[in-house]
Amino acid sequence: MLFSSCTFLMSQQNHFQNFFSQVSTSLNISNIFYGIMFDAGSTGTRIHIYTFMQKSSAEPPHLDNEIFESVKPGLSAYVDQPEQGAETVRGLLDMAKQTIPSTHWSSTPVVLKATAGLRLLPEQKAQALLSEVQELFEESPFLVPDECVSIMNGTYEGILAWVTINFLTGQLYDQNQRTVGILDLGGASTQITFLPQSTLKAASEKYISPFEMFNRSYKLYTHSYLGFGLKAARLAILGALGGKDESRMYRSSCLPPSLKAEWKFGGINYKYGGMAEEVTGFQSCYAEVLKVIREKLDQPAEIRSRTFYAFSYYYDRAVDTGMIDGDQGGIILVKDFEMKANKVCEALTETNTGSPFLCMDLTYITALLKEGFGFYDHTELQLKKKVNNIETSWTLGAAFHLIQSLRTAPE
Ligand SMILES: Nc1ncnc2c1ncn2[C@@H]1O[C@H](COP(=O)(O)OP(=O)(O)O)[C@@H](O)[C@H]1O
Ligand SMILES: [Ca+2]
Repeated sequence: MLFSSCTFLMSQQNHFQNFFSQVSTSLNISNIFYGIMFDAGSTGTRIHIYTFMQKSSAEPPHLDNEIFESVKPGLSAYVDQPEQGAETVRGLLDMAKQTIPSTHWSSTPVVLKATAGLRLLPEQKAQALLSEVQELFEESPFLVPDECVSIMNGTYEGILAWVTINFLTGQLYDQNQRTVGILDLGGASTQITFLPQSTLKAASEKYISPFEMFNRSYKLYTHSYLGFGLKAARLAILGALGGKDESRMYRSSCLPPSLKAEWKFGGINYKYGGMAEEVTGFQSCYAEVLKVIREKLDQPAEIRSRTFYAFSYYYDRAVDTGMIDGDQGGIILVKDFEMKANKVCEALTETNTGSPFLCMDLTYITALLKEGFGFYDHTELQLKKKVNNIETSWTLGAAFHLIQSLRTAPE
């Protein structure tokens, strides 16, 4: 298997195996168990408390319920105050204590995986944050798998999100599998993952990852781009990525001409503003955005004819601009993002309401989809935040993967 799953202390491992064998052999009690998965994202920390039911050891666990809560900002904002960062996690963990019956605490694993925000921090600072969280988990009454407070790599992130969506849409169990691809646009990184049906060109082959889930093997195409999340892209477009000069003013034609403001990301304060009215608008903004995207991304041809689910900032910006309903989600075409970007950017000089970054964000999303990944104007995207009332996050895939690795762990 590609991934080294969480390694467990022997006593914990045995404890868990006992727990699972109890689960699968007792017929009369309701076979409920729980899993706590933290998503330490670049813009916020989220807890997902999953309730599973296991009817027999031969069947995959059934997902019964999810409880979800989040806090902002993310752990990376506490780069120089790791204890304070861990306090935000404590608040969420207390919620798990209120939700999960105390009889199940010691058999409920708690895991935190950090994504691009921590990937971008200096290693020592990221480790200091993770150590504080690890300490907090060890003091808690929950089962703490060894090495389960970690920075997840981007490959894992894409694959686990793919597992979540294809589980929730019923594709992982279907005999005639017609899996869907995923597009996740986070604050600091972005992922594209799908199951190829045709041979990929040599340049794309290196992004193939073998993966096993629920007794099936897959060879997924998955590629994570660090620094191409929406907020990191803002900095790249402004020419401020990696910049530490807090006195400098960064300008872009994607921003309202009269704008002068400050924005904090990853613990650094950036000053930013617009340009002269004559150079403001969609065309010049698109040209600026292309500089950070062109020839930077792999373009597997097959994606143009496949179904993709898009979430995170694809979803949020589509909701912000009325393209889809905030609860229901919806289906849009790639060109709908372009039309909306055009409209918002052309109105920059007239109005200054809402987010000053809206024109830049929509233009970036358009360019990323078209010039970055190579989607057609008419490619359809399914925008979903929840499927069957469950968050479309990589965390569910991670919880399944954890359960699977616990069951197959050697005695
Ligand atoms: N549970 C969730 N379900 C759906 N979208 C989420 C969830 N958690 C975060 N998001 C979205 O993720 C985006 C932020 O990405 P984030 O996870 O903070 O960054 P990164 O993945 O780059 O570390 C936002 O659009 C936010 O709405
Ligand atoms: Ca994320």
